[in-house]
Amino acid sequence: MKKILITGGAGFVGRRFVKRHLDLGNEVHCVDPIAADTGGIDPEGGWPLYAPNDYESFHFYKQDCRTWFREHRDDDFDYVFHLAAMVGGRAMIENNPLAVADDLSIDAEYWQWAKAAKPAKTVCFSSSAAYPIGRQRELGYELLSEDMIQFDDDIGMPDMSYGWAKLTCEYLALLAYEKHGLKSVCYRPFSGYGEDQDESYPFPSICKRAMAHVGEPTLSVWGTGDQMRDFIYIEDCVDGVLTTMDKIDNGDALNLSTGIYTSFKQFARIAAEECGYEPEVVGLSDKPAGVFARGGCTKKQAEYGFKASVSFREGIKKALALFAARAS
Ligand SMILES: Cc1cn([C@H]2C[C@H](O)[C@@H](COP(=O)(O)OP(=O)(O)O[C@H]3O[C@H](C)C(=O)[C@H](O)[C@H]3O)O2)c(=O)[nH]c1=O
Repeated sequence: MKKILITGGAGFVGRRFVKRHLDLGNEVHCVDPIAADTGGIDPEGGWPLYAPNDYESFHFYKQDCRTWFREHRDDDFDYVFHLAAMVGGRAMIENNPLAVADDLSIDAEYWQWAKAAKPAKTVCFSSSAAYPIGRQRELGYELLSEDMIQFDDDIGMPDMSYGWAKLTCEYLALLAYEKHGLKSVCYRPFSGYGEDQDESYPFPSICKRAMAHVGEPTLSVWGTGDQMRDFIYIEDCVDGVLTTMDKIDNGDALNLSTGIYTSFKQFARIAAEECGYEPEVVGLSDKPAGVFARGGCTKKQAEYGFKASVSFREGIKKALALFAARAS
């Protein structure tokens, strides 16, 4: 049995890791304040896909991880999955950048705690938002590869305060290894999605919109709808981490991506097709759209033995089926 700490464990990504570890028979310590707009859900009432309190080895601390770090000094964690972050989709990144900047403080306190508590391994969730936005523009975008961020060279402008914070966390991971021998690996997920994701994210909101407007002539998405993302199913992200996390110790980063660009217009069309109609997809230009094209190179993931397996259409079908079952 391994002893696991998951900060931000009640969020969309955290809930999936909690389940995997509980099913593996591990002891899971989950810390989450259930802050507004982060998608965190109190385990007390059960989580959308399971009830963590059904497992004896689940321990929940409803508090900010910074408070938890000050109160706990357990020095026997086998793994820490450091997921705690203030983030809730594009609207929050663009409209509340100073709240998002709290992530700088969360990560600084994490590494100070780690220096004292010495967990055997840290798995850090960075983000593809750490990549330079200059490589994601309409004129001249490219698949983003891990070596585009080199801390001994120019690194370019990341995506707002969220990208800055994630980039800084990666840098701290490198320093923690160099100066204190703390082992870690950083992941840069692209657009992770799943059926239990908070509706501030495009995946559930576009799927539900497609279901709600069956038969209508138009369906709307934010921005022009031509902007593109690399959608990766959340269970693929979890598999990608669990397959590769023991192969990197020095704080180096790995993408979690499929290498496939899908525009929001294409996404909405697939969702509508799966609901049995073919609307014209229109953009709502007053809504935030973010970068034009964010897709991740998969070469390094393949070298480390991982390839995402769920196609975006399959992921959409899974979500539509669950939403329909819940509605009936
Ligand atoms: C909620 C919603 C969004 N959208 C479109 C508008 C934007 O072009 C896009 C925003 O997606 P998201 O909120 O996932 O933001 P990104 O800029 O792609 O950044 C995301 O991916 C990085 C890697 C992170 O790490 C962030 O956590 C995550 O927010 O979805 C719609 O078209 N309709 C909708 O209802």
